[in-house]
Amino acid sequence: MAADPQFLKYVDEHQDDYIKRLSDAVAIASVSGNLAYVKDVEAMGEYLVQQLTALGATVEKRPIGTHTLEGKEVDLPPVIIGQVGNDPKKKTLLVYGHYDVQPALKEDGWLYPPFELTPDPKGSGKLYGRGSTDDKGPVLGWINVLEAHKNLGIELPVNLKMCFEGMEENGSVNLDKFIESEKDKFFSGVDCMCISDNYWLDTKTPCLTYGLRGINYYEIKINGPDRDLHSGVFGGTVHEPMTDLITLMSKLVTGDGQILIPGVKEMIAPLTDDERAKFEAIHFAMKDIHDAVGGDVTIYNDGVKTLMGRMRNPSLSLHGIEGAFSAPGSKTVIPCQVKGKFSIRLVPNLTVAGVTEKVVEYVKAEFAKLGSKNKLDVYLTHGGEPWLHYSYRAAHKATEAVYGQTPDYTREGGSIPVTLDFANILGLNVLLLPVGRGDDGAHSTNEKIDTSNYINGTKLLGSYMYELAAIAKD
Ligand SMILES: NCC(=O)N[C@@H](Cc1c[nH]cn1)C(=O)O
Ligand SMILES: [Zn+2]
Ligand SMILES: [Zn+2]
Repeated sequence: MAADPQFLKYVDEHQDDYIKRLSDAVAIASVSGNLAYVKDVEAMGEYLVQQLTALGATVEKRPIGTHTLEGKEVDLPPVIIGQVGNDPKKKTLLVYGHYDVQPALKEDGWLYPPFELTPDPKGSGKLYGRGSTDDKGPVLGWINVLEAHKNLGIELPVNLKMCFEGMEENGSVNLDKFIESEKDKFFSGVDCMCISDNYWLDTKTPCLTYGLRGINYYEIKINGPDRDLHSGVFGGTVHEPMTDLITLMSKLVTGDGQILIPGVKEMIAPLTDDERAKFEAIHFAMKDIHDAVGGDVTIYNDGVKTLMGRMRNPSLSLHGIEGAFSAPGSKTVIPCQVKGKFSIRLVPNLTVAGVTEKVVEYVKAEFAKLGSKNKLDVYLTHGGEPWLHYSYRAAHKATEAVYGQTPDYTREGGSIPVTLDFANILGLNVLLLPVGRGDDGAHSTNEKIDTSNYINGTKLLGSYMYELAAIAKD
């Protein structure tokens, strides 16, 4: 069943209102996992509550416990749950999204202030701002759909349940417990689920995503002297924590992406012919990735190898060092305690526990070889398993209706670990339906969403609801 034409027309006619809504949301700097932004994350949750309530949804803000930030115990951002419709004759669709964002500072290299949605002055339609594509744009896409239906006086073709969290960028702490505890309450009666929190592969081809890599995030902590030291006075006399840490971090991965931790490669599921064929069928040119990263810095020159590097193989990335001197200037300090941060993206059959065992064993063995008198700690901060699923008839039809194109079937290199919790705990068929493009720069500087993706994305989410309502259950 095609979407109601009045709905599609309404979306086209209200683009400016929708952009204003995105602008209001981007202005709330809801950076999770950072004490300085706790109030902003809370404000963003409240913003969603206000918006949904005004559109007639039944909304609740649910506390899910506390966590420690910079030594202080604070409330976790609440989960916002909402519902529109409760008709037993209709299917029930659950949508999930997150209202927290990654950190962003203008001085990181943003063209415009990251928390002010800024249209490209050259008129390309790009809307720059932190969270524009990850994940405020897609979340607001659902709110736009609700607004259109309410103002047109059209009933939704499905019952809609919504679950929005504020900790996705920091491991979705306690969300699994919340899903478990609400399994037979808020989440009961859900037929299927849609998550829009990833991206097309290129800038032209809409896609449906049937796989996600998992993620294990680690810290290596080295403690040395009990205070920072002068390198002229103490250099050459003490074991330096940074030296130990850099040595260890240099032993995790090669420059061409090979993971050096013994036992990890051996756990990867063998590639099947069917899997290879799916990668070969994807519309993808090396130019797409060169444009998305801003230059030819790819490990492979081959498209299928590049796609498999992102979707089918594990990868290890070094993210940063806490405690190291990083400001401009030439401070001659020996930092006394440093924490190296890295993560491993997981693919079938790597597990959070299996990989952690190998990582901890290896880092400890390498540290022992250094003969350092400093203290080592290596631990997982958060983990999420990989996920695969393949059956998306309603979304396929909706994509063809909105974009006039057959979608690519992709797997995502990024991770949305809670997908697996929803699928396993609620026994659901989860659809990943991206809204943004491959060059949106999520987590990067100058994150953007194209106006056409935001507006067509709103139509896509709405059209998916109509196709879902009409399709026979599996
Ligand atoms: N759009 C999904 C996304 O960005 N997910 C994050 C999840 C994460 C896990 N730990 C920190 N962030 C990702 O990096 O893939
Ligand atoms: Zn996201
Ligand atoms: Zn993200």
